Amino acid sequence: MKYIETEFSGSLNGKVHIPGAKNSSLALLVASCLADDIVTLRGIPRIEDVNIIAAIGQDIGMELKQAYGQVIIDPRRIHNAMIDPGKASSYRASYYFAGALLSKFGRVTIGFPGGDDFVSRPIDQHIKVFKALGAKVYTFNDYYVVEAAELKGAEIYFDTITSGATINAMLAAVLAKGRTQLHNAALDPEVVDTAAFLNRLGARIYGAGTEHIRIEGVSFLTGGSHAAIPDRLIAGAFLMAAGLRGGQVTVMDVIPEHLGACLAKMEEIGMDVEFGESHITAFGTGSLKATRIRTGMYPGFATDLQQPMTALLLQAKGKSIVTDRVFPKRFAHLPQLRRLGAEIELRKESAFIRGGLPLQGGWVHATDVRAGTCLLLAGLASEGRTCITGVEHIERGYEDVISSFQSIGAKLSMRELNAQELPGRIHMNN
Ligand SMILES: CC(=O)N[C@H]1[C@@H](OP(=O)(O)OP(=O)(O)OC[C@H]2O[C@@H](n3ccc(=O)[nH]c3=O)[C@H](O)[C@@H]2O)O[C@H](CO)[C@@H](O)[C@@H]1O
Ligand SMILES: C=C(OP(=O)(O)O)C(=O)O
Repeated sequence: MKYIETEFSGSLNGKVHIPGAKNSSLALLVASCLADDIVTLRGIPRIEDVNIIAAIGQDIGMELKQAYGQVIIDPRRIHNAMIDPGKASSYRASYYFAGALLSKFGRVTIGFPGGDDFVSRPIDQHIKVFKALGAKVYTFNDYYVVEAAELKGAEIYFDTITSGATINAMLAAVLAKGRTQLHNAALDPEVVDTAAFLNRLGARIYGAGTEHIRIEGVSFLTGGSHAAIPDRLIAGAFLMAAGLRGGQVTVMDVIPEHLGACLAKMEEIGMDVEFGESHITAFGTGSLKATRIRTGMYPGFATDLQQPMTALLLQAKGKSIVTDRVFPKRFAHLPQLRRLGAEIELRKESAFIRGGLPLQGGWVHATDVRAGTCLLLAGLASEGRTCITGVEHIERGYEDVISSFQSIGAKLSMRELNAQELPGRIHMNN
């Protein structure tokens, strides 16, 4: 079994290239199923979730070749829409296969989405979209079936703002007959990126990035090429690393506007930030102030950044409070941080942090990708060695996690452990 060992690293300094966004890439790769010809995508990260899509692709006849920093997708020989339930359940965004393959095959069989487990991650809004477009949805124990003789445009009002269902609605509606309008749509950059990609292939999607998206159905999509937007969540975590011990970190190849709420919070707690067209530099000033974080959908403070921010707030003297309004129970990292000596209490649905106390290395377990980021940052700021298991979760979101953190001076390495040597209780929640 793999684990990551970190050591106290002092101030972190350096430059790091940011890869394409996982959450965009997962949509773009599956959106490529809709094309009638070859698609070339650049910036797709080499991560586990992408490998699973490639494996599903192989099952259904969609060829994915990774070469020279690009992924070449040939969707011309896709022959079925029966997605292996085990593969579908091993990551979250598998629901995009349902949206994308429905208009091509009229029937999709697919396992329920997996991915990071925050207690409750319903897909009712995805199902609402399919039904609104004229599909029938049947659910079974470990899979569901979506079926439609024909998809027809519709007016869809989301009950809650969801980036996944907004993207899925675009995938399902792009080849549907007539006009579809999405209201209360998510504004996330990944929604805009997916719409931009589909439009390059000949789709007619208007208004992505606003609450109202209009999709005029077209009869086919051509091949084409596109570059995924940079990963704002990875960029945010690296910038926060500069704050741990007064360092200076530059993230390269990013879109600074995508990180507005994150940068504002970093400045609020006492860091300095400078940015140009495609890079951001964060400076730790050596003294951080406690604060209040409430996550929200874009352009709010991202739920996927509350965990690394929690690690940073452990260094800020005083009481900080973190509330996750997107996934109110997304706090599996707290008991693990306590193992390192952190004083954090979960009261109702907020984490109360007493920052500024020394942390001491230990064994911890990452239950999801961003919990992993949080534990990495906390480990780098802890005295002694910290050993982080659950590497498979971290690798769902990060390519080259070790070398990219090493490029800013972090002391960490990937290690192997015998299951028998595993120290007791690291999987327990408290
Ligand atoms: C692969 C991917 O892109 N994952 C991201 C995506 O997840 P995901 O697309 O699953 O998250 P959503 O944007 O859909 O979730 C936002 C909110 O809507 C709720 N909801 C969602 C769908 C639904 O059918 N019903 C419903 O109630 C969720 O419980 C949550 O409270 O956005 C999340 C929120 O920014 C991020 O944390 C994830 O990294
Ligand atoms: C929650 C996340 O991923 P997923 O939606 O793929 O589980 C994440 O990237 O933080």
